[in-house]
Amino acid sequence: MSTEVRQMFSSIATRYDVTNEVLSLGIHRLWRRKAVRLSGAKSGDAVLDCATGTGDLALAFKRQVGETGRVVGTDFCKEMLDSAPAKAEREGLRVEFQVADAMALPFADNSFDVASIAFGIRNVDDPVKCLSEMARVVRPGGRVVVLEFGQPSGFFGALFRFYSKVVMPRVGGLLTGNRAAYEYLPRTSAAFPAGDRFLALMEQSGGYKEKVAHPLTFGTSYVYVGTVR
Ligand SMILES: C[S@@+](CC[C@H](N)C(=O)[O-])C[C@H]1O[C@@H](n2cnc3c(N)ncnc32)[C@H](O)[C@@H]1O
Repeated sequence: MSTEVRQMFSSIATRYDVTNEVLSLGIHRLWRRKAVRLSGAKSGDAVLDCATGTGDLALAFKRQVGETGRVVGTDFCKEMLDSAPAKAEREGLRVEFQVADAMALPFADNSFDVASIAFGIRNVDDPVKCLSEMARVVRPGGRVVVLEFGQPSGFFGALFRFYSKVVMPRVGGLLTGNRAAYEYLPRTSAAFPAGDRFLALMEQSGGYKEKVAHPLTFGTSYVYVGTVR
């Protein structure tokens, strides 16, 4: 499974940012800012962004923690990471990027104040293992922040399902040449535990003493915040 996921992201890597911008209508920027705010990260903190892809959330954290803070972005797909250092440099931000699997993080226990993962946990083979790894590398009392799609209900939910199942694959396919990747997105989002069911996964991982789910944009996405034991 993970080999196919890596190959899929590798095939869309160079078009990922523009497609993200178009398909989310720019809203992903607001969601990332909210995730950073809810993480409680402050100036001088050390932050790990797992499955960072092209690095947008890592850059948002770097703006928050400032010169004295340390931000590391990791991903298991080298092609997704390729554009990240140049993006950081354009903004004059110093962020470290390295290849790593979110289920086996190459960092010692308690190395970070905050760890995050945006639209990545749905793609890992074992989300509970990933949640316990993220808790392991964060100090007790630090936070783990997960940004992931939800399953909105009611009229907005119907609209969102139409958009994600009909519009996204067509537009994503046109922009990247890989329609299957943008069919994978709504399929996996619809099946992935959201809200309280995601908090249950956090509980199962054993790493968190407090867990809160914050719905965004009518439940289209969630920011989950866990305080590490
Ligand atoms: C939808 S992209 C999200 C990228 C970025 N976090 C963002 O918000 O734009 C999902 C990313 O998860 C990465 N990924 C999936 N499984 C992973 C794993 N087990 N370890 C590390 N990265 C993984 C993929 O390579 C891809 O870059």
